[in-house]
Amino acid sequence: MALAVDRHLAILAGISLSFVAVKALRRFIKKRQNNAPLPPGPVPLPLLGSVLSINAYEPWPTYTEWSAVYGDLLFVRSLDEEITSQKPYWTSVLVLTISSNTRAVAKFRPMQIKCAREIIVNLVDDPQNYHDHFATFSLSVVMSTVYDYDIGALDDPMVQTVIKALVPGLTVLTPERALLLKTFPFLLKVPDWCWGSSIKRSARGSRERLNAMADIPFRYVQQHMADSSLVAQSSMVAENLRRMERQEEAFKPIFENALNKAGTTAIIASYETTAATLMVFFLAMVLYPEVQKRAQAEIDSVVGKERLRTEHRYPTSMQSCERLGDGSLSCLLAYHMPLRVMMYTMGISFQKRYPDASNFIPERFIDSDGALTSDDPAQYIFGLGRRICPGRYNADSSAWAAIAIMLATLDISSAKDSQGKAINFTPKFIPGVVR
Ligand code: HEM
Repeated sequence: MALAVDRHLAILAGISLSFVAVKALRRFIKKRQNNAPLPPGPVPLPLLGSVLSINAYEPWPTYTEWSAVYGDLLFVRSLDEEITSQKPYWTSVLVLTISSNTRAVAKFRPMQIKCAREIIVNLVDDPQNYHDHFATFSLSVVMSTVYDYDIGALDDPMVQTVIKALVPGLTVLTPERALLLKTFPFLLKVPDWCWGSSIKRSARGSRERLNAMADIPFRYVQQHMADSSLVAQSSMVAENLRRMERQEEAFKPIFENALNKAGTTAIIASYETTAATLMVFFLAMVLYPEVQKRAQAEIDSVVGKERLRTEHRYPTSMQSCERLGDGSLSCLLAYHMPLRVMMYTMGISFQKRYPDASNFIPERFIDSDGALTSDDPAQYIFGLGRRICPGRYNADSSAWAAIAIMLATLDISSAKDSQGKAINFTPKFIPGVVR
């Protein structure tokens, strides 16, 4: 009997021991896995991490120095690691709601061409304020896509609401400044008279203007949908409001709020990016007149001088981002990557891909047979992975329409003085979400 009990005990003990051993082994393996080293990087200060080493207005020299010392993949610690590892929830809603593929974008093409033609009219009437015309173009395209709102004129009240909300905010809202606010949220609470309160005051004003910018066009769509005499709208907001009708009542307010914010995100994300692209295009045309002539000659040879083509075939060589040529992301596997991965686009283009990157050399992208090479910057300038820019096809196609139509109809050159001599200028870039 005693022998039997002992045997039972031994079996039980054996099972328990095996259980403990398996658990320990699992923990050991997990620990080993988590013990993979972090990528190299600057030594962080206690509590602050490396946040003070980054100049919020001009962060890239620091990134460039770090990459020279630590290599292509580096780890930077900041105080609020947990928070910054996530983008706000509501931006991700847009990924679901903008149909981001080339076929979906085709339906917007006639609208993009119409908006591009308006740039020409505006530029001919008022060449000095070219930036305003690019901003109007970028807003016309996105307001039409998101709200089906047709911008009438430069002083359109809806445009004014958006510009009032965006312009003061965007010049101060760099990702590094946003990080500063998240890291030191008390900056939003300091009294108005206190040093450092300007950031809070500008944030407060921005919030009110941003709310107006979100609500006014959103209500416009709702009102137009309620008016059954109007043709069904196909904007992002209208399509999703229709989809919302099939949802349970309890979810509707949450969904509506998210959709409202997603609309604003699209405006913010497209306004400066598209306008900045066209500004840089103008700069390149003024600084490189011989490139402009070649581009015009090519357009003339395809469409002739007499007509403006409305149906166009633009190269859509955008491919999956995983095909990024320099393979820099494959090395992530060797490291423990606990947090968010930021891609340093300027480093990829300036340091890795293009020698003499500050010079505008379109031939970089053309092979000896005159065809486009497979090197398409659209593979990485719109980000990578799940949070890649959902407006990328729209952006690519609208910038193409604007650039092709401007080249086909205008000569772009420096302003002239009273003697007809070109005025010299030094190009200057300003900080913001896009520089
Ligand atoms: C030349 C124009 C544009 C450029 C260069 C550009 C570039 C980018 C980049 C680099 C990101 C960040 C991706 C990442 O974090 O990995 C982004 C995000 C985003 N873009 Fe664009 N973009 C442009 C135009 C547009 C347009 C026209 C729209 C909307 C119609 C748009 C909507 C968005 C949104 C909503 C996000 C946030 C996505 C998310 O966080 O999930 N963008 N864009």
